[in-house]
Amino acid sequence: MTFVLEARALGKKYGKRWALRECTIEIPAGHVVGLVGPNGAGKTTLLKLAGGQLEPTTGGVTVLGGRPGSTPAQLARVGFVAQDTPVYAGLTVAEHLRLSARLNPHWDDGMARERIARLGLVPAHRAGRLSGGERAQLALTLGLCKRPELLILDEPVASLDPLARREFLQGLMEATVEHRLSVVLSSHLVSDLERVCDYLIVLVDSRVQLAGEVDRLLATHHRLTDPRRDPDRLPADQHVVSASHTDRQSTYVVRTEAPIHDPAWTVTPLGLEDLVLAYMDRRPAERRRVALEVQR
Ligand SMILES: Nc1ncnc2c1ncn2[C@@H]1O[C@H](COP(=O)(O)OP(=O)(O)OP(=O)(O)O)[C@@H](O)[C@H]1O
Repeated sequence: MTFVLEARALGKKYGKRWALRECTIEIPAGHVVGLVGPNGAGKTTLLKLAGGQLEPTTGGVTVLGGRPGSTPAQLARVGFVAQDTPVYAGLTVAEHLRLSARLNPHWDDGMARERIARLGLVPAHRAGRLSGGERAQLALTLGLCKRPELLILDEPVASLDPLARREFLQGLMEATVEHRLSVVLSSHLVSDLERVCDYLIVLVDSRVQLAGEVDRLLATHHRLTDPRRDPDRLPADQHVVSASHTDRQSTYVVRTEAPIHDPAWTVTPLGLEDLVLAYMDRRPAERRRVALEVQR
């Protein structure tokens, strides 16, 4: 299988602090991958390691089979739009397009001009005078029209209005089909990710907590509700992701490959947002048990 991104025990330390630890993932080609996690979880760090802007402290990462940013050919295959929408304030929109055309061997000028016109960006305007959302649209246009095989986007839609967000994400999905583009994008907007992502990575506390195809993840996670039960009495093949308790009932999010037969449980499916929140809210099992004891 071809992996667009393969990380083995990848880690990055800033001073004494790990920003990313023991990250081992294999992302197959042809997906729109959502990268989610709390602030400071290590998302940008992972994306910058994949984009070749950072060197790993431990382990390694390959992108499209090569070392990130190692050769001009490798650079041409990967598009990267950073969180702060990097454009040159002194250059006009048209100059950005001309510069990108010179730098990128697969540059799609027709697509770029069409997008710029559709977005209502004036070619003669300097990027420094554009609004935050317009700058983001310009940066995203440069990333898309470079026609990369992998497009890495760090919080690409944060500053776009809802309509522009929907339009952009729709365009991304179409490009994955038409141009066999793979995308990895980080976002805090899980509802947006739910619409476009078919692969999910959840990073919490610098570690990958969950990675896989969305359909598979949703099929193997369930919410169980029942009069109070101790998590230790759940079947061994049901791995507890999160637990909450009231006086009357316990609710668990569990991961299991097997069907749940116990009729005592009320089993409900999870949406992507519930799944992400369950992992983001994960506490060590000991703390859960203590909480349960306290509530008894
Ligand atoms: N250049 C740096 N020097 C020192 N520490 C850094 C640096 N860049 C990031 N960090 C730290 O590494 C950790 C991970 O940061 P990172 O930017 O990867 O998180 P993130 O998940 O992208 O966060 P956010 O959602 O807030 O953008 C944080 O604790 C951050 O303070």
